[in-house]
Amino acid sequence: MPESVVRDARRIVVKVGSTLVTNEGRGLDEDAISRWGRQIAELRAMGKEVVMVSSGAVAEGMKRLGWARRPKAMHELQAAAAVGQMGLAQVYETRFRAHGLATAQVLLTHDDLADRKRYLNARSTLLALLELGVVPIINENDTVVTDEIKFGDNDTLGALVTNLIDADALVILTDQSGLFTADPRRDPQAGLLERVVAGDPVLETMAGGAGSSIGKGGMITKVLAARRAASGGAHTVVASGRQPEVLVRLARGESIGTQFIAQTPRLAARKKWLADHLQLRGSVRLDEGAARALVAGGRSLLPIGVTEVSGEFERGEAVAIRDPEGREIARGLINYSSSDARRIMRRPSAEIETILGFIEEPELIHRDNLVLR
Ligand SMILES: Nc1ncnc2c1ncn2[C@@H]1O[C@H](COP(=O)(O)OP(=O)(O)O)[C@@H](O)[C@H]1O
Ligand SMILES: N[C@@H](CCC(=O)OP(=O)(O)O)C(=O)O
Repeated sequence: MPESVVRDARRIVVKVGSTLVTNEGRGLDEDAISRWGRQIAELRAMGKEVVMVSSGAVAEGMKRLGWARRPKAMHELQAAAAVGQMGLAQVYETRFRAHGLATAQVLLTHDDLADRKRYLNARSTLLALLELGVVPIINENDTVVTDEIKFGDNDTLGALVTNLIDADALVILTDQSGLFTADPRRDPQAGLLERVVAGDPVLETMAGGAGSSIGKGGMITKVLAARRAASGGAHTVVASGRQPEVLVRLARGESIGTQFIAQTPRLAARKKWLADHLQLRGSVRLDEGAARALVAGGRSLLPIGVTEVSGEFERGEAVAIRDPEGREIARGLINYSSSDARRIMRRPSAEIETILGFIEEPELIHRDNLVLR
């Protein structure tokens, strides 16, 4: 169990709510965005990787369109989001650049994470951006979503992104100091909880009721997001975005807001998820050396160690991994379709691009996406 969730984390997702981003609907809070940029630059200097999930598109769009009340009709919400997202992207880009940070806009829908292939694509793109030192700024792709493919709120999106990129911690910045025993707007006696077990059902009863009229989620979606992040092994902090230097102080180990502690270690949680969700679509057979590297060395599977590919499958689907005698030694999510895998098997990863004309990953199956039997 970590002493300090953010200090001990290497990869962090920071989610900021509409209330903060748009100054309670008054318009984009450029100074706040600038302060987050400066702090994220400092976190990066401490060796941490940061991804942001930012709300505020609808609220900012409403402001720009002169609408006083949040519209109910889907197309109006979507129109507002389209207008507001332009402002968000512009301000993040200019304000973060002033602190030496490059940013990238990433808009996701639920389908992007539910579909295996798109899930892997979203994952590789985000990891590539981090590798390049860019800060991804993520929001829901509100303009194209329908009810069925909506995350619905960005707390949920933050948790899904946390699991998608195997982040160690999710930091949710909001307008309250953290999770209180009851809604502090309604109950002045409510007390702040400093450290709780993520997923504890009693927390859900404390966080009842919707949030502000500006945002979407309220505290309940934050409690549920912490539970979801914990199922992937990540811890969550809910803290006030108005606390000076909140991100830097958290990263230095200060206890601010509410820490939601995950009970399962991250890798174990991911592997459990994999083991529970795998529907096998085919198999690959390995040579002696590759089988040893996987079982004894804990390595990824490279195409060079594969001697046979059976079945028809797409990138992102699950396959059985067999030793030279045909015994199943592991299962995993494969980075290449069966036809591509057949073309690159027995070949060094450096040749993948020449053979296929493109390269997804140097590994056929990454060890994080693989469970030994
Ligand atoms: N137990 C609780 N502790 C803290 N805040 C709560 C609680 N229950 C409800 N809330 C409400 O949740 C609101 C935060 O949600 P929301 O307005 O959606 O924020 P954001 O825009 O940051 O996502 C708070 O302003 C508060 O009124
Ligand atoms: N995608 C929406 C996010 C809505 C939302 O979840 O808001 P919040 O509860 O403030 O995080 C937007 O940008 O307006």
